[in-house]
Amino acid sequence: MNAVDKHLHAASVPEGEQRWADEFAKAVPGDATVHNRSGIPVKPLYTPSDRRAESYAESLGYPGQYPFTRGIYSTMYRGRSWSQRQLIGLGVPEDYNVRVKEILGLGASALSLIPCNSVFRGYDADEVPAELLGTCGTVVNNADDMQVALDGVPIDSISTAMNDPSPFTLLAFELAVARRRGIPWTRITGTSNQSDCISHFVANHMFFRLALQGARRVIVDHIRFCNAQVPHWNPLSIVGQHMQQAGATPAEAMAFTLCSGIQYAEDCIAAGMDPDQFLPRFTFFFDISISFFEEVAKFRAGRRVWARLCRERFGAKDPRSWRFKFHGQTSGVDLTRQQPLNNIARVTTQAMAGIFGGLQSLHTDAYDEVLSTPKTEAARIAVATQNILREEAHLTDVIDPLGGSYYIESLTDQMEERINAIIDMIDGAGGMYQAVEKGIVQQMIGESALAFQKRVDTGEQTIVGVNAYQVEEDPATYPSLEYPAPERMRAYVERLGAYKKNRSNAEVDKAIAALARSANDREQNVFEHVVRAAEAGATHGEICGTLRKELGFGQPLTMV
Ligand SMILES: C[C@H](C(=O)O)C(=O)SCCNC(=O)CCNC(=O)[C@H](O)C(C)(C)COP(=O)(O)OP(=O)(O)OC[C@H]1O[C@@H](n2cnc3c(N)ncnc32)[C@H](O)[C@@H]1OP(=O)(O)O
Repeated sequence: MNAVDKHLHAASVPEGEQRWADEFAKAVPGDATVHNRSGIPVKPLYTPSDRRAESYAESLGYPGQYPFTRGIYSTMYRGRSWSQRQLIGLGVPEDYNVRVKEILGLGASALSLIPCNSVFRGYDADEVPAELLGTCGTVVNNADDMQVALDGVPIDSISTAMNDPSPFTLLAFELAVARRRGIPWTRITGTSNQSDCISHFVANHMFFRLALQGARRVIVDHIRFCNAQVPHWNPLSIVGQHMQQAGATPAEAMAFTLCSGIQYAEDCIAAGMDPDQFLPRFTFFFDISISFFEEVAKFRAGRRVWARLCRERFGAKDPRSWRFKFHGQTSGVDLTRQQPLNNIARVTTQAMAGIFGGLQSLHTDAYDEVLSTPKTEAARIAVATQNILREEAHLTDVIDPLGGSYYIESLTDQMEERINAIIDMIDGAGGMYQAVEKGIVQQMIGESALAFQKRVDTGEQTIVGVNAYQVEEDPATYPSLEYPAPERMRAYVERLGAYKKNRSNAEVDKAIAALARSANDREQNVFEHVVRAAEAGATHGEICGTLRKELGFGQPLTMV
């Protein structure tokens, strides 16, 4: 059946529609059905007959009202813009501090900190080869470093997202800084980015810090601690970005992410926690690809599915628990090394999809991000893109402006069906931990990645500058940030050595011993001891090393 026949599949077709279909078929005789990245057939026209037979209130409703398809707040961007949250991470803490102030000066309204790869792996700077330091994030190893990184940044009024998997030492350092500055922890807002340990084992490959089941224990303690002591902090950011960048289709990425959300919620419930306490602080983070309409539908469907899960499956009663809050990052894998300035157009399209999808926080990639840590000018354009979309193009004047489009609503319904089918499948496999340990999720992502690559290789999917519209270019002219000066890194490592010598090592030893004991005692909260160790002066490597010993070292999941 071709696209037009499918369109007319409905039992009774209005006369005008039949006439259109005939004219279309005559004018475009070979019209092959096209499919979006999620495999959903895309027809040339959508009409009222494409909507599911559900009432408006049941499936769409109003912004700020269940099931939140049209947005989680009644005012959405008319009440408050999304957070302009650019990822920043380079060099030593002093370099980070300069860049963060620049970005805030340009209009960013929130910040995030990307640590150096050595930090991601759970080591201190003096444990890894010096040439690896500071090239893809900031070296932050203790509370003193965090104090320098955040110098002059009002952490009691600006939200800070720390890219930091379990055991969340960067938040612990930030809390130590807050105490030094006399800021109550109840005023600290932000998010533990990358706290979703499942996503690391599936796709992000930042699993080195702790074994999966060890990380599973710590995340529940982390959520409990933050809910009680840092109540405006989001301890969980459930990540679809890694899976989609690894090749999952948008529908799969949304579905798997929600499955991880289900798993974390069920672990918290099993630990005796109240859904109405922890769910309002569950948050999500997604990739936004250039497949514009599909992305808009993905977010609208995800919002609806999550609201229903929270109310019906977890039994949450407070409407704040049903809200699907998410950060979006324009997809790096859609960007190309070739003709790098074209990436500005790609990022703009992706950002529009995220905004029309109703996101709460947005990172727009710099056009040179595909080549290196962004240069200052590229970072400025990325921030300006958000300002232009909001204030020049007025994308935010109307809430959910694509709502009611026959196409968008039909696509949202179909996305929802696909997402629910995958959730059923993962439930059948015993939940997300088991599905990942069996390799089911990775297998599906691998197959989707291969299918997409085939579309690119055959030219079915155009990538401008890569498989079409190429031009002669000299790669030597591509922009690239210089490596951090080796002497700066050497000075940093020396400073770290002096820090380790001069602090109160007796206090550190005591705190580290208590941390180790907490890991073996289910009655204690491991994250509370991470915070105590950070305040006592322990370093990132020491905290991670202790827990690695007690809870196991993260290993790749091998599939049979
Ligand atoms: C690539 C790289 C890698 O792989 O390494 C990465 O992962 S990068 C990883 C990148 N990931 C991230 O950066 C994740 C960032 N995530 C977040 O910032 C969060 O999880 C977020 C998505 C919920 C956004 O948090 P946020 O603080 O910026 O914004 P919120 O949406 O929570 O809004 C702040 C406060 O304003 C309120 N608020 C907002 N808008 C409205 C409105 N229209 N009406 C009424 N209230 C509103 C919210 O309820 C909230 O208050 P209240 O709090 O009282 O409810």
